[in-house]
Amino acid sequence: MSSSGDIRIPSRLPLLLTHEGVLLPGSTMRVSVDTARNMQLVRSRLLKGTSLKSTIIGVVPNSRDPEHETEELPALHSIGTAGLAVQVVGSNWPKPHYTLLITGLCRFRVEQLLRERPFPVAVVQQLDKLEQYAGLDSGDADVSSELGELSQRFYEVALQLVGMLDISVPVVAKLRRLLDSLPREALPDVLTSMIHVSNKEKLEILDAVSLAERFKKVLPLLTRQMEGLKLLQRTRKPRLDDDRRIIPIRKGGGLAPGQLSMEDDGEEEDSDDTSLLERRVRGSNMPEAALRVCLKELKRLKKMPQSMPEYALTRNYLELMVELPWSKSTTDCLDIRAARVLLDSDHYAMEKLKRRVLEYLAVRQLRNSLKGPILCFVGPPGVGKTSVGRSIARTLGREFHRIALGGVCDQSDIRGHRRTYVGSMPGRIINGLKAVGVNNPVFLLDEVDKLTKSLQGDPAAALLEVLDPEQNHSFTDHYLNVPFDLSQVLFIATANTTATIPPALLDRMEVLQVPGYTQEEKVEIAHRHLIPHQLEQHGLTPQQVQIPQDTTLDIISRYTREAGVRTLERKIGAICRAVAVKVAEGHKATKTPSSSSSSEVTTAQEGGNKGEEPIGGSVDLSLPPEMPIVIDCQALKDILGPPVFEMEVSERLTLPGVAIGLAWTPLGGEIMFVEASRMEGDGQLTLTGQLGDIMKESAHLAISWLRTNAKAYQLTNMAGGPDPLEGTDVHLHFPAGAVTKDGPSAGVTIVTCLASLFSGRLVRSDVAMTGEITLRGLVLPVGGIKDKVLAAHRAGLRCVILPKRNEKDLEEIPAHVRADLQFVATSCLAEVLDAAFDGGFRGPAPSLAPPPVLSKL
Ligand SMILES: Nc1ncnc2c1ncn2[C@@H]1O[C@H](COP(=O)(O)OP(=O)(O)OP(=O)(O)O)[C@@H](O)[C@H]1O
Repeated sequence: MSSSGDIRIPSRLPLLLTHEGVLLPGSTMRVSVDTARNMQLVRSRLLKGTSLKSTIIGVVPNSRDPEHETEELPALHSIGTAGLAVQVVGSNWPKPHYTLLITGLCRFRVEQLLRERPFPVAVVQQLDKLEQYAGLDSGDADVSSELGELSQRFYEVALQLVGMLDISVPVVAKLRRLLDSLPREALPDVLTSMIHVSNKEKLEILDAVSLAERFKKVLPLLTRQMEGLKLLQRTRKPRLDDDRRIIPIRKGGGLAPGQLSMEDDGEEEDSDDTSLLERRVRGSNMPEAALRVCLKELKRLKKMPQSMPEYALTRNYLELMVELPWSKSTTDCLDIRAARVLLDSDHYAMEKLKRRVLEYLAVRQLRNSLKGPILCFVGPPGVGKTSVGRSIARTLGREFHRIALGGVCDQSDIRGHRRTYVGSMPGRIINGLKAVGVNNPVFLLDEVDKLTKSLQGDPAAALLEVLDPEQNHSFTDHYLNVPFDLSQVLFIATANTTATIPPALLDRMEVLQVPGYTQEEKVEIAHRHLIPHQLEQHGLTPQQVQIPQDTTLDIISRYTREAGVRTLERKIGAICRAVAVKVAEGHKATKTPSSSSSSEVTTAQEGGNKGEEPIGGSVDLSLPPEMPIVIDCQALKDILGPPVFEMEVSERLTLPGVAIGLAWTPLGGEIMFVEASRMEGDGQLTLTGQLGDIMKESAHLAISWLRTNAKAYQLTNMAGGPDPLEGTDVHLHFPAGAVTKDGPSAGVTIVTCLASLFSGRLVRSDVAMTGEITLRGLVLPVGGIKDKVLAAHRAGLRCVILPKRNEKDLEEIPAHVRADLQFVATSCLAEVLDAAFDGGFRGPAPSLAPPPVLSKL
């Protein structure tokens, strides 16, 4: 699209005769070359020539059909366009041919044909010379003013037309950019090559050597094109959702006011839509920086056709920006006394946690600020961590939003994707804010311990910024790309264990342990909260179903084994469903006329009273059930099936070489059996049950200590020798082999188990123990005492052996549990063994060989 003014073409040009299309100066055309003459020209001039000059050829329109090309050269058109062959592509299929890409430089007149074969060559006269058009400021004032006016009018119409063309077509976009800088005299040719005109019309433009004539000839073509476009827009108007290829005319930007009337109604609606968005952007109260970005995006949006994929992206972005609660917040209504009542009424037990939460809220109320550590509730599943978080939001009168972080391994889950990505979206924090619609909600970051690292970055690192009160006032989501103030958000985190929380994250949080519940607490929680909740969920009333405390205790001890109450709630749900069926059937039965006899109903109820078929059996369905339906042991079995967990503890301790340890897992405390056996061998120790290194070391320590003290305790090998390992292999197994176990706290249990094996004496079946050991036989403190003691209590054990230095932890244990259990605090292994065996361990064994294997029952 350059002016031809500075171009000098050679005076002799090889001629390419085109039979389709007319090349005009300033435009580029693809020409298919397959006639003999043209092929020759390409081969000998374009493919062999090396200079720039050799790539300039004369393109002359030829109306004769190439199929009928004859030896004789047709009469040549007198005007042609000198063109630069910028690309030559050859192909042999379907027949040998070339495709040329030629850019038109300037017009020429054929003066004299020099030769015809193998391709025509002619002496030419260059026509489009800048000097010639410099008539705009030439001496002839009339000509110059007429040309000036013409060119100005032409420019205005051109501007209007270009505004209507589809900007997504690259050449249109380029033209729009260059329109102002292009010399006016180049415009007629350039625009003619872009609009719909016939070859004949193009030929006329080519022949219009005088500039004024060219302006005059092209003007009606432009007007015709605009009319056509307008008509097209009008016919498309009813299909508003259509991809409109016509872009709206730019507002402002040099157009005369009258020209705005060219916008049709469809465009008005479109711009209405964007101006509505603009109004929303301006009214959304967003900070200065965000507003600036939005306005910039709006400006881009206005210039984009809707068919562009970026249009939808930009629109979505702006919609999100408008919807975000930049300055919308709820008013805190914190009354500590009311908060206490609410927390107590929502949750039974968990006193320590509730106390700390109240302290936290009280400080926030007094300081009127949220800066401070983030609370992190750590405990087994189903102990009410999430539900305490929800209660906190309620006490504050704030919106609540839970962000599940379990399994999140991509940084952009927290911080969003940059908008350059296909399918990019904001992170969970910004999404959460959009969902709650206020900027001061309570966000519960659930399961922070389950965050994992991956190739997509470390989500925990992204959370650091979110949780740091010093930084989170300008949290920048990649998608938004402008800071959002998170300082008003109250974050609470939950986790099952602190072990897998990244240290930097843990450092920003105050950990509050939420231990598991005792059986009695579970019974209370069930009756105060879970049963009423489940009844409501199933549309039942206490008048229809009653679950006595004994039944609840039965569910807890025989159908669940958990630290929390989630399975318990599920089991209660199962009971409610079964009852709901009965009640619904009863309703139907009472409505049928056949059951109208009251005496019959009474008889049926009496049958029910006997408890023969309380619920699951074959009750006569035509009769209404007795109300309330009481869930007794039999009904429980019918609904839930046979008990899942039986008291198997004493059954498993009928042989020497078995002891019960206490383990702590993220799911709460557990009792753990340790089994040992010995066989003839050469002193090997085999350990099975997926043990970690620390546990393996504990086993070696235990063996060494027993060998050292074998004499004192009269421990012998299989042959009765003084070294327990001489000629003997020992195998230690920790059942539940699929679960990895580690930690030092099984030390005392291993020693006790081996002492039982080597001495042939049975360990007390009602004793569980925990404690780390040293080579010298000392017992060191361990963690998780409360959960471990609760697990022992759950399992129905009577005595717990624990390290002396853990005695202080017993205070946390509810009084009734403490009352049920006997605690033996030990500081050395001798004390442990004394407590673990009936009658102590020092005294001689009642009978050593052969060991009478008696049940302790
Ligand atoms: N002390 C309690 N008082 C009343 N209801 C409770 C108590 N503890 C737990 N619940 C109930 O137990 C159910 C499970 O609690 P929740 O979902 O809060 O457990 P969680 O500790 O968050 O578990 P997870 O770690 O698996 O997320 C809820 O219905 C909750 O109301």
